[in-house]
Amino acid sequence: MSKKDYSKQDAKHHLHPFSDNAALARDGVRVMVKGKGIYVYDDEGNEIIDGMAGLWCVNIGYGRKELARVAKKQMDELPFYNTFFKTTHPAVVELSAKLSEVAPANFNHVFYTGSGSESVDTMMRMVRHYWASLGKPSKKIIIGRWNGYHGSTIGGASLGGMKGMHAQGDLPIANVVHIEQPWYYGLAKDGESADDFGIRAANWLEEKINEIGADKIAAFVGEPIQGAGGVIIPPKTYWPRIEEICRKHDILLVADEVICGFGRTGHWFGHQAMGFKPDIITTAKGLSSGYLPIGAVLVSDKVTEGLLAGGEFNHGFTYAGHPVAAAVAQKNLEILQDEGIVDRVHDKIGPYMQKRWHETFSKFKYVDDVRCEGLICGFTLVKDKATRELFPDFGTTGLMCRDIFFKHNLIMRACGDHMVAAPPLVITKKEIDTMLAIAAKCMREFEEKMDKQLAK
Ligand SMILES: Cc1ncc(COP(=O)(O)O)c(CNc2cccc(C(=O)O)c2)c1O
Repeated sequence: MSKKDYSKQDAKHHLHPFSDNAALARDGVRVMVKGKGIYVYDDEGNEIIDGMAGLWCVNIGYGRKELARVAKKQMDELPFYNTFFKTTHPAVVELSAKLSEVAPANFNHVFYTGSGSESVDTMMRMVRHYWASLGKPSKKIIIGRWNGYHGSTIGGASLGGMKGMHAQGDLPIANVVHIEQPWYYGLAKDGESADDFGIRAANWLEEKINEIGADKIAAFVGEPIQGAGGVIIPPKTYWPRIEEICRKHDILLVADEVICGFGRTGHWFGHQAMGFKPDIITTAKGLSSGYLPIGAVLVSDKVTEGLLAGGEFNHGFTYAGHPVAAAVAQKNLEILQDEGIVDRVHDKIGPYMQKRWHETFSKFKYVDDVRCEGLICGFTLVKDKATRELFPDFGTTGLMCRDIFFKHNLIMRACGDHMVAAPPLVITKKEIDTMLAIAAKCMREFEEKMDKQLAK
């Protein structure tokens, strides 16, 4: 098939995720063929800045041959074996030790999956099994947040707070409930400080607990920073208060670090940036930098003790701890460590991005709530900054803006009317300047287009 045909042939047999596939067949797709550093290249030779690191996952950047080499070596030796029936293999033993090394001190056990959704579903079953093992089987309700994202399996999609997903497939499942998200810009009262809002938003959890009864609740689950919900960075008072509430009511606290994990926030884990200590950490994405699918549930010593007391945990996946994926993840973590990538984000590149991100976007009239934490960044498209009036049909404006960026070969993501970026952690200061110069040009084009649209 010639290179030009891929775009045409794609629609004949390929159904894309989170897509209107009829529209996609009409509009066509761009064919990505290569990656290097922060760049991806399409089959027309365009060099594209991947401001989203794929899907928030290519933390070490594209084209790292070391990962391909370890994948081939492992593939040649043992391309697959399972860990179900009293067997293991060197790659998963090594990775488990490495994860225990980079995780907080009280996290020394790992349960493997093939994706973030599978990590979340594993956690959902795990927390219920944990409480049953402790003789409290009624503690099975799991609390998430509206606009949170926890994957696309029936469990993960239920726990997530995306109402459009709930509408497809009769979700959420039983015993999953939600509280409002800690979106200061959109939900604060007039004149309310960020710190006061953070406490008030966290107290929504205690109100829900008091409504349901702590004796029925297994866990509270949240992304340290909501990613797909639009980079919602809570006030610094939020998470410490959430942890205080969970401890007071004996409810497990779960950090969904599928996006925030492995350096994204300038810390190994996002909960360290947000100032709380979870009982379970769900991960995927940056664990392998997306080079191969793998997820992992990091389990604290407290929860491990409960699980071990509970006999057989009747749960697991064929590819749990897959040898090639484990070997690639191991090399990925070694690169993050050996090249000091996480510390570099914290000490140098994160502060630089923070400065340049604000300089670039704050000046535009339809942009507000410009925000960054490490290398997860966002801003909100607003119709009127003075009144914080949003555009109608939340999301339509974001898509228009995103398409302007993509046309100029810069990939950023529209989450509703939030524009977000999460570039590979290896981005340089010069590349940040290049990226933001293109972004500024795109925003000028967006502003002109919006002026005309509003003038009609
Ligand atoms: C916090 C969180 N938890 C779980 C998942 C599910 O992971 P898997 O996709 O590997 O099953 C995610 C995934 N997050 C995700 C996945 C795909 C697209 C986008 C987007 O923002 O466009 C975000 C996530 O961000």
